[in-house]
Parts: sequence; structure tokens; C-alpha cells
Amino acid sequence: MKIFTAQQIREADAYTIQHLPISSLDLMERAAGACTSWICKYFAPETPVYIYCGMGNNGGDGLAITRLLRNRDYNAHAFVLHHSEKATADHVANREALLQKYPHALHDLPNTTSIPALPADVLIIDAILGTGLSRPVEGWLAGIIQQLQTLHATHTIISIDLPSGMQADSSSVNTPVVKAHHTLSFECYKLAFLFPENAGITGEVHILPIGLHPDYIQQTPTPFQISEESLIKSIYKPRSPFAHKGTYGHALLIAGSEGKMGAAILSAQSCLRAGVGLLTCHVPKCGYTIIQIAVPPAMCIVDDQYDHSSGFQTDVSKYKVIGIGPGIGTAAGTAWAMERLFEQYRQPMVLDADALNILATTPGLIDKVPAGSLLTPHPKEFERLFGKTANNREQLQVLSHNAIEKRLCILLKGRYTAMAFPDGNIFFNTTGNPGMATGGSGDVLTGILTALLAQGYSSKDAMLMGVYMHGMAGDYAAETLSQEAMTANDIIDYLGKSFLRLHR
Ligand SMILES: NC(=O)C1=CN([C@@H]2O[C@H](COP(=O)(O)OP(=O)(O)OC[C@H]3O[C@@H](n4cnc5c(N)ncnc54)[C@H](OP(=O)(O)O)[C@@H]3O)[C@@H](O)[C@H]2O)[C@@H](O)CC1
Ligand SMILES: Nc1ncnc2c1ncn2[C@@H]1O[C@H](COP(=O)(O)OP(=O)(O)O)[C@@H](O)[C@H]1O
Ligand SMILES: [K+]
Repeated sequence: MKIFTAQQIREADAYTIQHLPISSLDLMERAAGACTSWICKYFAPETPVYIYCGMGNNGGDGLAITRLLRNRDYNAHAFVLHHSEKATADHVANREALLQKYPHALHDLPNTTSIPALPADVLIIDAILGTGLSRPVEGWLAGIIQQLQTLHATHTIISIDLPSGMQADSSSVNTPVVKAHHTLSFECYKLAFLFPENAGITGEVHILPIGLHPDYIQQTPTPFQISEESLIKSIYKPRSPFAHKGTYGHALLIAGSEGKMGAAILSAQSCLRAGVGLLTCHVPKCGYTIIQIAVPPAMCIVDDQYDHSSGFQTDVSKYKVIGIGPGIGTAAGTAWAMERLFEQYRQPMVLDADALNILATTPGLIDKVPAGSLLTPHPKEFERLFGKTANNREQLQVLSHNAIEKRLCILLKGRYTAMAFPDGNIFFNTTGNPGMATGGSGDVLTGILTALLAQGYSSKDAMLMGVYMHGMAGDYAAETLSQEAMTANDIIDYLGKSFLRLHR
């Protein structure tokens, strides 16, 4: 699913009106109808609904929702906030339609008044500002937004299209924005919905289709997309009936250290569950017996010394892919060995955890990482690698810039893991849940990505598919076990169910 900018959404709107037998007012009616149906599904007609409307088309939506709720016998009232001199044509048309049918449902709030005290059971609809926001909100309207922010603690608030004051495509940090429990948005995600910094602002996001023209959606390029099941199914390659274990690649997993052999086990097990042909684990001596017992299908080779510092006497070129990082520590010898590894091995590899921390502290080392490699930092590792950023929009720019410049596939973990590719595209993953916020989840992802590269998936496809499958397995685990009780091991256990879903 593509993510469009506010400007592109306006174009989509115009294109739809031009190419389909639908007027702009009818499109607003559709949008308002979709919101009304959603509201009626979750709230009873006795609920008093107060709809705060701006002077633009977002306010027009609010006025139409008021009328449509009244049609369904809801106790709905529209309050128009006169923040601008002029109203848009569709706003005016919906104001007249409401006045004609339900004159007592319309109330004007001049730009000096604050919101009067509300009864406790009122449902608040925020239809003040949408994608037409042209500057940060100030003065009287900022005061209204602050009042609504306070009401978040006592009343349910639903924002139409986006919380008023929020910028659709950039950061809204330190600007007045309504805090919603739910955001009902049209047709596609706005980029800002995916920023962790906005998690407490949008509440739950619900995307309601309103029938924007499919040609516009298909033809219009955008670097931002949501990775969806249909995309993953198109990437997925079923195994060949004549396959043998050599077909699906021999992976080398460099992981573990004393006290952190669990990381190596989790990566190794997930690598096997994600379909690798053969797996060899490279661990310190102390981990040899552990791996042999815990992961029987894997082979094991060891360093001569305690850590990974002796380098790789083994011929690394024979491996289809190398995954490195989970639990390896950041000893000087390990950093030295990693540098040697980049000299000996020039194919895409997977770098996670301490491998990333070593990259962050060894000047110039990131430039030696083979092109097409997959880097999987969480936000703290990302900051160590690329520095602090002022907000999530800037962070996304830094992510994409490095992926392009260094020809790497780099992700940034989170609720919506962002994946940036050397071609400039950025995808967001929607699978996964807070049950995965538990030690070892990331090690599991490393194993999955290593397995997919071993099976011949391109770097981009491996990242898109691996991250999606990792989240889906986490969702299956949470569904059966609860988010609290699930562990990283359970993500591995549900990988099978996730792959079965691709077979359908
Ligand atoms: N595209 C679609 O798919 C569909 C879109 N639809 C809906 O249209 C919405 C977009 O409507 P829109 O373009 O009229 O803009 P909107 O958000 O109402 O804001 C404009 C108003 O705000 C004002 N204003 C701006 N900034 C301000 C500020 N900081 N502080 C104070 N005022 C400020 C500005 O006036 P100004 O003062 O700048 O003259 C103007 O009055 C969209 O979000 C969706 O809900 C659906 O109906 C149909 C399908
Ligand atoms: N709230 C969440 N929603 C979706 N996915 C999550 C959430 N919390 C964590 N995850 C996923 O779990 C994984 C955690 O990785 P990481 O922090 O590296 O864990 P560890 O270092 O303990 O192995 C990431 O892939 C992340 O996207
Ligand atoms: K709004």
C-alpha cells in the first residue's frame, strides 16, 4: 500500500473527481459516510456526539457526519470554530444541508470563546484541521487544541483524517496537536502515523476506503510504502520438488559469547526454521557443546581463543551467506576479526547487535561492509551508528540517505519497522506486537534474514519477507499465548504457521 503526501492526496482527490462520475461534494459525503458507519458500529445512539469543525473540508466532513449521525437518530451537535475568514465551498454546502434539516444541531463558536464544560459521556469528534494544515497552529485555536488535549483524559476523542494540528508528512514535535483515541483516515496511511513520536497522538488508526481512483494510486510514484501480505506472497518462492539441501544455501552464523550463548541458539534455530539448507555456527570454545546439544541440525566450528578474536581460519568464501552479531560482544579482537571478514567475504551478509556496535565504534568500518548487506539496528543501535536526530522524520532521512550512499539495506526496528533500500524506497512493516518487546526477538530476526539470503532471495526481498514473517510469527504467538507470556522462542515456534499462510 502506497503512502502519499498531503499534496498527492489532494491530487488523488482532484483526479478522482475529474475521471469518475463523482463530484467533490459526493466524495466528502462518502468520506463522512464511512466515518459515520464506523462511529455507529462502536457507539450507541444515546451517546451525545460533539463534533468540532474547522472552516475547511475537514470541517466539511464534520458537518456531514453530524447530519448523517442525526439521520440515524444520534444526538449529534456540530460546533464550528471560526478560525479563518472564509470557508471552503464544500464546507458551506454541508453547513447549509445541516441547517436545512437539523437547524438546532449547528452551533458557532466565535474565535474568542473556549469550549464550554462538557457532560461526562460526550464522544468528541475532531474535524478541525486535516491535510490542509498550512502552518503550525497558534493563538486562540492553539488554546482550543490544548483544551481538547486535556479532555483526552476524560472523554473519547476521534480525529477525522488526522489529529488536528498534525502534519501529515513531517514531524509535529513541539506543536499543538489534538490527542486522539482513534483516527479515522481515508484510503491510505499518512507518513506521520508511522512515527513512534506520534504513537500517543493518533491513538488507533483506522483506514477507511473512499474509492479514490485506482489509476492515480497505481501510477503515482512514492518512496514510501506499507509492506503487505500480497507483496510478501509475490516474493515467496515455493521449494522445488527436486530440491536437495545444497539448493537452499549453506549459512555461517557468527554468534554468542560466554553468558550470551542464548543469542546464538535463538538465531540458529530461527535460521533453520526459516528454511536454510545447511547451517554452521561459529562460536567461542565455551559455546561448542551448548550449540551441539541445543541445535542438533547445525554444525559448529569454534575459535581457538575465548572470543572471536582469532579471525576465521575456516574458508569463509564457501558460505552462501554470513550472519554476524547476536551476542558476540565488542572485544577489540572481535572488531579486528570483523574487519578481516569484510576483506575475505564480499557477498551480502546480515549484521546485527554487537556487529553494529562494532561498526559504530570503528571509524570507516561501515564503508567496508559488502554492498547489499542487511543491517538491523534497534533505535539505540541506530543512534550509535548514525547519530542523534531531532525527530522521526529526520531519522527517516538519515536512514534512507545511508542506505542509498552505502548501498545497504538498513532497517530501523519498532512498531512499524522502517526498511530503507539502496534504490531509495522505504517500506514499513505492520506485523508484530508489543509481546515481541522481549529479549532475543531481534536475534530471531537475524536468523530468519540469514536463512532467506541463503535460499537465494535478493537482499531487498529477504528483508521485506523476513521482517514480515518475524512479525506474523510474533502475532500468532501472542494470539495463542498472550503478549505477556510469549518469548522469543515462541516466535521461532510459530514461524511454521506463518510459512503455511504463504502457501495458501
Ligand atoms: N482528499 C481526500 O481524499 C478527501 C479529503 N477530505 C477532507 O478534506 C480535508 C482537507 O481539506 P482542506 O484542504 O480544505 O483543508 P483543511 O484540513 O480543512 O484545512 C484548511 C482550513 O484550515 C485553515 N488553516 C490551515 N492551517 C491553519 C492553521 N495552522 N491555523 C488555523 N487555520 C489553518 C485554512 O484556512 P486559512 O486560514 O489558511 O485561509 C482552511 O480554512 C481532508 O483532511 C479530509 O478531511 C474529504 O472530505 C473528501 C476526500
Ligand atoms: N511493539 C512492537 N510492535 C511490533 N514489533 C515489535 C514491538 N516491539 C518489538 N518488536 C520487534 O521485536 C524485535 C526486537 O528486536 P531487538 O530490540 O533487537 O531485540 P533483542 O536485542 O532483544 O533481540 C524487532 O524486530 C522489533 O521490530
Ligand atoms: K482532524
